[in-house]
Amino acid sequence: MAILVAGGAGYIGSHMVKDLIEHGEDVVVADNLSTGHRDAINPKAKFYEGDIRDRKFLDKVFDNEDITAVVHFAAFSIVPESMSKPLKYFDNNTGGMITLLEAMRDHNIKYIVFSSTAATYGVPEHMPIKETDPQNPINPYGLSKLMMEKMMAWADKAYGIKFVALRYFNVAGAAPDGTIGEDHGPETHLVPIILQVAQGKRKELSIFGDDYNTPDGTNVRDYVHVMDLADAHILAIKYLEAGNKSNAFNLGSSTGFSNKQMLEAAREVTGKPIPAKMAPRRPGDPDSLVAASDKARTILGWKPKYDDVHDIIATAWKWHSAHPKGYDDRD
Ligand SMILES: NC(=O)c1ccc[n+]([C@@H]2O[C@H](COP(=O)([O-])OP(=O)(O)OC[C@H]3O[C@@H](n4cnc5c(N)ncnc54)[C@H](O)[C@@H]3O)[C@@H](O)[C@H]2O)c1
Ligand SMILES: O=c1ccn([C@@H]2O[C@H](COP(=O)(O)OP(=O)(O)O[C@H]3O[C@H](CO)[C@H](O)[C@H](O)[C@H]3O)[C@@H](O)[C@H]2O)c(=O)[nH]1
Repeated sequence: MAILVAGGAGYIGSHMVKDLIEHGEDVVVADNLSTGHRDAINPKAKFYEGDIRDRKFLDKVFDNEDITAVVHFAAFSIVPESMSKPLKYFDNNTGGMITLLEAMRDHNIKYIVFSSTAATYGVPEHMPIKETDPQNPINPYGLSKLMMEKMMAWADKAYGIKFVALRYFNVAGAAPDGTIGEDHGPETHLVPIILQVAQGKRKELSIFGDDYNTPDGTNVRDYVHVMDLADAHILAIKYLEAGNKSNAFNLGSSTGFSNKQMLEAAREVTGKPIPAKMAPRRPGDPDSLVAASDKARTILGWKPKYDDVHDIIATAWKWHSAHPKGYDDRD
C-alpha cells in the first residue's frame, strides 16, 4: 500500500515525500518535471515521470501500484504568470484535476488531499480569513484552484471520493537538515528572492508596492513552514482514512508579516544588508492575507512547530547557503 504524491518533485511535494517516508509510508511520485527537479525526489520513493493530464500515464501508475490515497501538488502556482497566461492555468490545474479524478474513480481510489490556496479567497472581507468566508478569487490561479475544490466536491457526491482541501497561505522554509529546499526557476516568491539578494545572486530586492491598505503600506502575508505543512497533509490522510467527511482547512500561522518586516527579519537571520528598493505594484496582489487556522488545529490536531518567521527564514537560509545554485549544482 502506498501514497501517490502528484507533484512530488516540486518544492512542497518533495518535503511531503520526505515527511511521509520518515513516517514509514511507501511513496510513489508522479511528476512531469515541468517545474520540479529529479534531484528533489527522495531516493526511497518510486518515481514515475509523466503528466497527470495523460490518462494512460495515470492508468499505468494506478495499475502498477497499490495506491490508497493521493496527495495532489501537481499544478502551476505563480500568481502574476496566471494574470498574463490564464489558459495555461486552467489547462494544467483544472484540466489535471479532471483526469486525476476520473482515473481515481475508475481505479476505486477514495481519498485525495489537495493543495489549495489562500488565493481562492480573493480580497477577503474579514481578517483573519475563516474557511467559511466567501471565495472570490481575483486572479486566474486562485480561480483554477477554486474550480478544483468544487470539482472534488461534485466527485465526492457522485463517486464517493473523499477530499481534504488544504488552503495554504505563504509557504516558506526548507527541511531542517538542509537536504532539500525551494528552487523555482524563475523564482518569484519573496523569501527565496530576499535570500538570493543576501547571497549576492541578485543586486537588490524590489518591493512591489508601498501604497497598500496595510500598516506600512506593503502587502501582509501569513507564512507557514513547509515541514509543518507536510505534517498537516499526513493528518489529513489519517482524517480521511478514519471515515470523516470531506472538508477544507486553512494552513497558516494566524500572524501577518509585511514585505518590509520579512526583509528586516531576513537581514537579522543572515546578518547581510540585503539592499531593497520600492517598485510598482505587481498585478493580482491582495493587500493582506492572514489565516484563521484554528479549524486545522482543532479537527486535524495540527500543531505547527515553527511559529517565528526568523526560524522559517533560517531553515531556508541553510538550504540556500549549502546550494547556491539550487538543485543545478548537484547535476
Ligand atoms: N508555494 C506556495 O507558497 C503555495 C501556496 C499555496 C498553494 N500552493 C500549491 O502547492 C502546490 C505545490 O507548490 P510548489 O511551490 O511546490 O510548486 P512546484 O512548482 O515546486 O511543484 C509543482 C510540481 O508539480 C509538477 N507538475 C506540475 N504540473 C504537472 C502535471 N500536469 N503533471 C505532473 N506533474 C506536474 C511540477 O513539475 C512540480 O514538480 C501547487 O499546487 C500550488 O498551487 C503553493
Ligand atoms: O520580488 C518580490 C517578490 C514578491 N514580493 C511580494 O511579496 C509578497 C509575497 O509574494 P509571493 O510571490 O512570495 O507569494 P504570493 O502571496 O503571491 O503567493 C503565494 O501565496 C498565495 C497564497 O497566499 C498563493 O497560494 C501562491 O501559490 C503562493 O505563491 C507579495 O506581496 C509580493 O508582491 C515582492 O515585493 N518582491
